[in-house]
Amino acid sequence: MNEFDLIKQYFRNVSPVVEGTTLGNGDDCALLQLKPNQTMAVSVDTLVEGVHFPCGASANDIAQRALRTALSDLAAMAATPRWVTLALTLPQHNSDWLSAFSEGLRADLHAFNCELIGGDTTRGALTISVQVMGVVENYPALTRAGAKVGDGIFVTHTLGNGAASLLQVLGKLQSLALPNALCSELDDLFYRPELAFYVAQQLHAVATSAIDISDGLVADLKHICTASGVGAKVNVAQLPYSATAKSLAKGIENTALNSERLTAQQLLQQWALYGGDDYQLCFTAPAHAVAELKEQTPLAATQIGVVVAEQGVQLHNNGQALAVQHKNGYTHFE
Ligand SMILES: Nc1ncnc2c1ncn2[C@@H]1O[C@H](COP(=O)(O)OP(=O)(O)O)[C@@H](O)[C@H]1O
Ligand SMILES: Cc1ncc(C[n+]2csc(CCOP(=O)(O)OP(=O)(O)O)c2C)c(N)n1
Ligand SMILES: [Mg+2]
Repeated sequence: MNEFDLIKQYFRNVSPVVEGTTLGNGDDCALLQLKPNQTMAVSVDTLVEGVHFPCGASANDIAQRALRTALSDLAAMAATPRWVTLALTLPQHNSDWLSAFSEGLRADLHAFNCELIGGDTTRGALTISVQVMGVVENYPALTRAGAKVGDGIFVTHTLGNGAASLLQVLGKLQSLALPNALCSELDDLFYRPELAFYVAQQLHAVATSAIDISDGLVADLKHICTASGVGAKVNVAQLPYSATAKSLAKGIENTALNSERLTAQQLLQQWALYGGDDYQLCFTAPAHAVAELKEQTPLAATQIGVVVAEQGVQLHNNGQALAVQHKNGYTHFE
């Protein structure tokens, strides 16, 4: 049983539905009606040492990754961050660690203009839970439901940074003796992923659905398909890869690290489709509406496919069918 079946079986229908809930369990955030034209978006995410970041990572880095990966769910709803609560479980009291954590947190709370309004502190294995609350005013929030047959499928910015930077922070690239600049760029991308708030604000009026890519493009796009009752056809030739991921794929291509002997292009494709940790958005919208927006202002979004009636995610490379991997994204239980 994977985590999604587990949630469905044990937590989806355990509570009464109370007044004010516009959208409950099942999307990137829950939506709570505050005023007629104002909704609050709420989400919580947990980072566990050794599962979401490597053991021994710096406290400053952990704080920023915890906040950003949680905020990403607000970006997916086109919400503006406002409030944060922090539940921190620590193996021991270590003032140097706590100072560094607090400094990292302070920097990003300011960068994203949100206030830490509460939390909880306990002793145990290092675990960080960040609850984020944001507001959506004067327009409907984006959700996973709403994709229409014929819509284009888009991703924001680029893909591949998550999987590429994970190799670096796990120490798997040491044998390559990469330039220091590339190593620190990869570290930065892992601990401080660039979020898509700005793009979400630009496209909320035209997008029909959205999700953030935490588990991998295919796995997360499947959630849009399920929630919207549609299917997706993705052309892998259109996937936008980050420049850093491209450099790394080239650097790995002819080394022992590439045990499956994939080409640099195939490595990038694997990272983008199944790697996860990218924290970009996948959204659907009529392609002409996105094109019109792009005529008015630069928009960091690339069309990668189309919404179709046939359920599920299909992949092709400029028309040539490509099998979808059985394990198509990160899951915590299997
Ligand atoms: N233990 C739980 N109890 C209730 N709802 C949960 C639980 N765990 C996850 N969910 C909900 O299930 C959905 C999927 O969770 P998840 O994959 O973690 O979403 P996300 O990728 O947006 O963080 C979300 O709507 C989340 O709020
Ligand atoms: C040390 C380490 N190993 C592996 C990974 C890869 N990884 C762990 S969890 C995850 C998926 C996202 O985490 P999840 O808890 O599912 O986040 P959510 O979907 O709730 O936002 C990925 C790609 C990682 N980030 N760090
Ligand atoms: Mg989550």
